[in-house]
Amino acid sequence: MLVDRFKRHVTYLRVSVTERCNFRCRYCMAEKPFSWVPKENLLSYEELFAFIKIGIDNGIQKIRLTGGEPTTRENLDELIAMIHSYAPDVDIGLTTNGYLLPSLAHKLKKAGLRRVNISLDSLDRNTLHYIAQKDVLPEILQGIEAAVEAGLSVKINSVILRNINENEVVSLFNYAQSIHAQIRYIEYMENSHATNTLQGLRSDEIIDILGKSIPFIPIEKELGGPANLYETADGYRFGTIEPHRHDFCSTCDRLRLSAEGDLIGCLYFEGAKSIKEAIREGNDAETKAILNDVVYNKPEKNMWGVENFEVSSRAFYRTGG
Ligand SMILES: Nc1nc2c(ncn2[C@@H]2O[C@H](COP(=O)(O)OP(=O)(O)OP(=O)(O)O)[C@@H](O)[C@H]2O)c(=O)[nH]1
Ligand SMILES: C[S@@+](CC[C@H](N)C(=O)[O-])C[C@H]1O[C@@H](n2cnc3c(N)ncnc32)[C@H](O)[C@@H]1O
Ligand code: SF4
Ligand code: SF4
Repeated sequence: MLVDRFKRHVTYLRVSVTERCNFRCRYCMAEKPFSWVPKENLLSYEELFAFIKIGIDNGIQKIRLTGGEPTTRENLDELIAMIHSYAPDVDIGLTTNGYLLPSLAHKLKKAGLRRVNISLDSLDRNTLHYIAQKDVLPEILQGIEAAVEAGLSVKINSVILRNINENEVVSLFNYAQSIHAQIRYIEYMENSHATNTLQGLRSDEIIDILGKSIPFIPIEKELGGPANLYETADGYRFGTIEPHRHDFCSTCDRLRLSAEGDLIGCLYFEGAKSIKEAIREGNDAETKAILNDVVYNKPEKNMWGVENFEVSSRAFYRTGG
């Protein structure tokens, strides 16, 4: 069992398989980094799997592959198949921008992927082009369709930005509901890699906008999950992810592994410890000791709160969001 000093149980591992991305979203990787991590510094799939096995043996029940853009790393289905055949009950998910899903969705499902969370910030081609700094709407919509057809459980993630896509809160809701996918509105998390003029909408503003045309009630949050959930009269569920509220952190159950082998206790903070050497030496006892140490010292909460607000310097594309 992995338990931190605040008695939170860590059961969810987010694995970033690459920091690279085919988009340049203004809230995440507004500009191409000065240099990418050289390929030899990345953990191979075998090395990532060696760590994941230790995680599973110590209580990890849910794994999410993310990035950068995870689908840009070749043969992602091989890593999924390795995890799935080792632990068929472990819930394997993917967070993706969806651009490459038209050709990959079936293969990933066949390998053992259950769930896919797809980022979609706008249904207006020009607005999305502005946010992602690439003309991507048709491919993302095809990617979502391919994921649904492949039988994957789909969620939509939308970051709502003032004066950019705030007029699309309702249309994104209607679209997600029409494909039976849960939409989660994510508050923009201020970080130094984003365009510095961006301002996010807070969840109470988003809920106000929705409430003007759609009746719904708050329902109980999933244990450990980041989203506050709501339900409409016809049973459609949607959520808001509100990192600016600290109660979100008090039930945090997650740990992050970067593509380079850094184990990260919290999305907000720079703190991390590398498991690369221990994994490359096949030293399971040392890997386990680093894992326990990072879990034990997991920060209590982020600093995006109202009273203690500071912009994070951690890059989402390196940490995996
Ligand atoms: N601050 C903070 N944000 C998080 C955390 N986990 C996820 N998020 C943000 O929530 C958004 C959605 O995350 P996803 O990658 O879809 O993962 P998830 O919400 O855990 O997915 P489910 O397994 O479907 O609940 C992303 O923008 C993440 O950056 C977290 O631990 N802390
Ligand atoms: C870093 S991305 C990696 C996976 C994939 N490339 C994608 O976009 O879904 C993971 C999630 O982080 C979210 N994200 C990135 N930067 C963010 C920020 N500054 N604030 C809030 N969410 C952010 C994205 O919208 C996405 O849902
Ligand atoms: S949010 Fe995802 S798609 Fe957008 S730049 Fe970051 S990693 Fe790439
Ligand atoms: S900000 Fe840090 S402590 Fe809070 S939920 Fe996210 S990872 Fe957990």
